[in-house]
Amino acid sequence: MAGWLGALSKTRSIIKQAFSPSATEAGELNVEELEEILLRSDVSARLVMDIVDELESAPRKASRKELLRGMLLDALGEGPEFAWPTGQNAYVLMLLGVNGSGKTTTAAKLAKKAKGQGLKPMLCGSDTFRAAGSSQLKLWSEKVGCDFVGGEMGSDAAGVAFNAVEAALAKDCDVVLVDTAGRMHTKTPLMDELPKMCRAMNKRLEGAPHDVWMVLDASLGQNAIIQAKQFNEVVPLTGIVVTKLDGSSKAGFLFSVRSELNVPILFTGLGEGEDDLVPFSREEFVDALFGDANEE
Ligand SMILES: Nc1nc2c(ncn2[C@@H]2O[C@H](COP(=O)(O)OP(=O)(O)OP(=O)(O)O)[C@@H](O)[C@H]2O)c(=O)[nH]1
Repeated sequence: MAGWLGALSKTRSIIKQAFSPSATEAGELNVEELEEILLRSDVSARLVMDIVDELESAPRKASRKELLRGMLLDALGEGPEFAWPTGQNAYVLMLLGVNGSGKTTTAAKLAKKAKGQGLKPMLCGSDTFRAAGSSQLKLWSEKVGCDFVGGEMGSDAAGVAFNAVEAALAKDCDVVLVDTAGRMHTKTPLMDELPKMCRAMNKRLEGAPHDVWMVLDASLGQNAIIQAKQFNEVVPLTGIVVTKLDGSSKAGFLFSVRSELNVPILFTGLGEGEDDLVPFSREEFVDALFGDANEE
């Protein structure tokens, strides 16, 4: 399984330059150089400006590295930590996002986690646009060893979601993970399908879906936030999963997710393997990016 350090190696290789001997003055960060490096790793311009202002106005004795760490942790915001809700009929979690962001893989990884905690998960494949829309998820359900409900191509995705909730209640499933078809945030008819799906699930089980998480592809950097904003307007998001952190050189955009969306990052995908989904930890993230980078 890829760890934080390995997964962040691309962004880290950019940030490491901020700690190189040429970029440091008496072991401290050179603000001008840092500014450029943060922008290159896709930290938002607004946050970079705030960081630069704070570092430049800090008392001479203050450690710039410590100040930087504190500001980045603040930008990420605290918690909450995710725990599977129990004591309700079935906890329904819907995953959405643009094409290929990693929804299906994330749904499967989450099902495995739920099962590992002694819960009975169900995977619901509601991609009825493509011929084999939910076949990948069905394969995953066999691998994980959990129930599956899918829909035929051309059928109503809201109906599939309704059926999944109904089947989950009949089979006493604890968790229903609803994988949705990938859609571009700009395609209105497809986006309109999402609230319809929510209404259908809520009709069968009041309160469902209990959570709606957007799966963001880290390689898109700041563009992922633009997409998330549009999804958030159509269906209020309650959490973010960032996939493909391994391989992205733009992990700096994570620092503006909270301020731009006010939605917490809950999990991060650090690889393609079924266990490569880890709860997001702001300390681990910041330390993997900046910690000891000058000592390598
Ligand atoms: N490296 C890496 N690859 C990932 C990660 N998560 C998903 N992938 C890969 O990304 C590709 C797309 O993943 P899917 O889960 O099929 O994406 P999707 O959002 O369901 O795709 P559509 O249903 O077509 O919209 C697959 O090859 C996955 O193995 C991750 O965290 N890291």
